[in-house]
Amino acid sequence: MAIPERCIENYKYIFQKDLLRGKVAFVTGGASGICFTIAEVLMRHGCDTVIVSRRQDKLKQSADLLMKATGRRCVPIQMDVRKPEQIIKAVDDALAQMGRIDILINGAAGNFLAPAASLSFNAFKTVMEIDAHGTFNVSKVVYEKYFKDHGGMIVNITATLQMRGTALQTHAGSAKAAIEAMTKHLALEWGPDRVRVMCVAWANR
Ligand SMILES: CC/C=C\C/C=C\C/C=C\C/C=C\C/C=C\C/C=C\C=C\C(=O)SCCNC(=O)CCNC(=O)[C@H](O)C(C)(C)COP(=O)(O)OP(=O)(O)OC[C@H]1O[C@@H](n2cnc3c(N)ncnc32)[C@H](O)[C@@H]1OP(=O)(O)O
Ligand SMILES: NC(=O)C1=CN([C@@H]2O[C@H](COP(=O)(O)OP(=O)(O)OC[C@H]3O[C@@H](n4cnc5c(N)ncnc54)[C@H](OP(=O)(O)O)[C@@H]3O)[C@@H](O)[C@H]2O)C=CC1
Repeated sequence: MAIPERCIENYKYIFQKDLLRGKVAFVTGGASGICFTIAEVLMRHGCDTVIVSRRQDKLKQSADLLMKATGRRCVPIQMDVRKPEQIIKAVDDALAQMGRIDILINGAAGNFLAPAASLSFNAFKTVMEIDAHGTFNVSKVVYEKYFKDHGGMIVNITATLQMRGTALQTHAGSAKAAIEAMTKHLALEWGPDRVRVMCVAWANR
């Protein structure tokens, strides 16, 4: 069994407690790390969530922890962001269970430290596919199936390592830079449909 994530102790509210009541967020990578905490904070403000990633046991464990800590609903759905047919099934499943999606958090990512010269072709491709293609794949499916007709918000999680160049991070920095460009293109094209698209650049921790 995976090591459990931890919820925030003594959570302090900055925003109104019920700010997101009635809303639903679809959070890729939401079973662990930063996106687990993003899901938790959304839920503490009344939002229900769908968390998606590849490891079913981890998803179930994290969904149970989130529901216990916040009293909100969290549906875990297994899905690989590189596989369009799995995304379509997951979004259909999420809409069937929740009835709506208001917020998409694109947080799923893959990374490791490796010098560019020793990255295999497949290693570079893998990180590009999880981070950049994955962000596009999930955004496209959620847009087509729901946001196009109802509006919504897409938050893409990027990083700071691509801003100036970082050793051992050519693959991840390239992928995050692609996501930042993609964010602007999608914001421009989907804005008229009331879809807000933005990115949050997380600093290393
Ligand atoms: C997370 C960064 C790592 C450690 C950070 C530690 C210390 C920080 C110290 C200093 C800071 C310096 C720089 C900043 C660094 C990071 C912070 C900034 C941004 C962080 C961004 C993040 O995204 S964090 C999220 C990390 N989480 C994950 O990666 C979880 C999911 N990960 C995975 O699933 C795998 O790790 C995967 C990404 C490899 C994908 O798995 P899978 O699809 O199963 O792919 P594989 O078949 O296993 O591998 C595909 C090809 O990649 C090659 N590979 C795999 N690992 C390595 C490696 N460590 N080095 C080189 N190459 C690697 C693998 O061999 C395959 O290629 P082939 O050619 O052999 O087929
Ligand atoms: N940690 C840091 O210092 C920084 C992180 N970031 C960004 O923040 C976000 C979260 O990172 P962090 O919390 O550190 O990392 P985690 O490893 O905890 O989170 C990554 C998540 O993505 C999921 N994931 C990976 N590959 C896939 C895939 N192919 N399909 C679906 N889900 C996948 C993983 O689950 P599973 O393996 O079960 O699929 C995991 O839950 C990422 O976008 C990362 O790039 C940005 C800057 C710094």
